[in-house]
Amino acid sequence: MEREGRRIYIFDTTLRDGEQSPGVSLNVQEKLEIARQLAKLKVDVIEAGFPIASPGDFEAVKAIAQEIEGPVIAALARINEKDIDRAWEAVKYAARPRLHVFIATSDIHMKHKLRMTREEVLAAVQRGVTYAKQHCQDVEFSPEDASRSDPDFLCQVLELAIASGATVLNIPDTVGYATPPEFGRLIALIRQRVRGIEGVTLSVHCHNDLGLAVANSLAAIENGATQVECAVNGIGERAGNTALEEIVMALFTRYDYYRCKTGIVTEEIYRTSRLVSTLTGMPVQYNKAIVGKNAFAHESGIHQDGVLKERTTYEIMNPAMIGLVQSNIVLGKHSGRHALRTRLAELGFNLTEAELEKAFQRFKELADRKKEITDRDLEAIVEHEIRHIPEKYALEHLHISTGTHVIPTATVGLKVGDQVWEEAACGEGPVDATFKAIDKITRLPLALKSYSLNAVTGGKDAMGEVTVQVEYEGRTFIGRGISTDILEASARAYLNAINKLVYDVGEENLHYVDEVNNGNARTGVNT
Ligand SMILES: CC(=O)SCCNC(=O)CCNC(=O)[C@H](O)C(C)(C)COP(=O)(O)OP(=O)(O)OC[C@H]1O[C@@H](n2cnc3c(N)ncnc32)[C@H](O)[C@@H]1OP(=O)(O)O
Ligand SMILES: CC(C)C(=O)C(=O)O
Ligand SMILES: [Mg+2]
Repeated sequence: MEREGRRIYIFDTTLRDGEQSPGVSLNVQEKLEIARQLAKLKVDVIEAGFPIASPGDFEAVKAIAQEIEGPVIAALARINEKDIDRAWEAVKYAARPRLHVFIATSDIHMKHKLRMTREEVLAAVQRGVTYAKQHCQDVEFSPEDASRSDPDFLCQVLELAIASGATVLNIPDTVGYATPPEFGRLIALIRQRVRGIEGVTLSVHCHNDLGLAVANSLAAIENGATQVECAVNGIGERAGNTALEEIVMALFTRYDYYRCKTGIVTEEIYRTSRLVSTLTGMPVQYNKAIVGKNAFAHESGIHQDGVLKERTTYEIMNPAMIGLVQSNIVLGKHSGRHALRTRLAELGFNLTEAELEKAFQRFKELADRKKEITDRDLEAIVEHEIRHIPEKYALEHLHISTGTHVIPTATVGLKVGDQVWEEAACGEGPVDATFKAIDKITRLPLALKSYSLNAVTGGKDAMGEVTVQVEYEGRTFIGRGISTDILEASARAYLNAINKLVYDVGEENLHYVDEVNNGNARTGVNT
């Protein structure tokens, strides 16, 4: 049934504010892959990055602008000519480009951070928006820290931005300070007071420091905002941004109340969430609304009884609406390619023949060790084994000797081109020994910043998923590996991070350490 009602535009900032999450660093290929998925999800705007921030960000915005069709592609810039020029250089290739310029308007930011007076900020807004408009028809302006700004001054700034050519005014609750009634009132006030507001899109950008980002965005919608800025899984600076999946499903499920609709293909939500989690290395908390592992799980008897009798007793959303599909195909060691292809297609993965063959090999290896292969196992296989950057180092073999009264020792064989290189090392534990043996082969000066292990599914034969963060010359790289053997998963995760590093930095730019004393080039957490 086609819904009537006000259209709310979804501006996705996963690749810009989302990437500002501590520890997250995506390369150009990863950003492109997320952007392709965001286009399938049918977001209205993709904020692809902040081009002045780094050459990598510049290249990612440019690649997304060149390739992605459908959504508006936005690039962020501070309100100065250098930033705007750089942003335009990258985003100009898009069919529908947008320049997003910002400057803070709260007294605290102007005084301490910008060291500018109100008059200077007003002049910068006029100059910056006018300059951006000379490049691009579509200019979004954000008064950073709007919710802590003097409302009179804020309205003055917004009016000036419209007069200078802004097409979108975005009101950020930059530090997640506002409460829903207060933020709603601010949006109402802006709609009442700012001349020309009816001719532009009114947007909001909320942060989650008090866990109120979604509530504040909904309050803004109730008071007339028509664009919401959000990020998949709610990632972003500090406690993150408004979660895309939550705002979209709140509007969808409570259409009876909000009478608003989005253009989002909700069935793509779960896949998008998994992809962003995999590529950013940021796990989704189990009890996260909509996309958490427990979001549709019923544990207690009374609930289970209710759901069995009538699903809607305890489920306000149908899991199929976000793309969580049940199947009656049980996959195991006796399944063939047809069944695998069908199930993967049901899960939304349409693989090429070569990818399917690779997935099938990994699936069979796993089925030898595991009785039943679950959807999460399949997703993990596709996410880890199929979507990956070129592998300079591939795990050939791993032998570990460990126990309560022995020094853990690892022997690792890595395939490099058509040769196999082998090294052995001792360590504090078996994982440490494995990483040291790998370090001896790669001779890269790495620091291990974090290591985490999760079970992908339940049971004794669950697959372990290891995520590592390694630092190389000040840059962080995230690697993930899966296996029913957690030591193998650890080795795969470490190699995944190294392969990303080699791909991103470029082999010709790598610096090696001459002598790796039992792998001691690596520093960091003990594993
Ligand atoms: C609320 C937000 O999310 S804003 C977006 C935040 N994102 C980022 O910061 C992306 C990553 N950032 C970076 O890579 C770097 O900070 C860069 C490349 C953008 C700038 O680096 P640097 O030039 O070394 O400046 P640095 O980050 O140390 O300081 C920021 C400068 O920008 C100024 N500034 C901050 N916001 C603005 C603005 N909107 N317009 C103009 N100037 C601004 C600050 O006052 C400071 O100026 P100063 O050097 O004269 O004191
Ligand atoms: C750049 C702006 C919109 C921002 O991210 C914020 O204020 O939080
Ligand atoms: Mg922000």
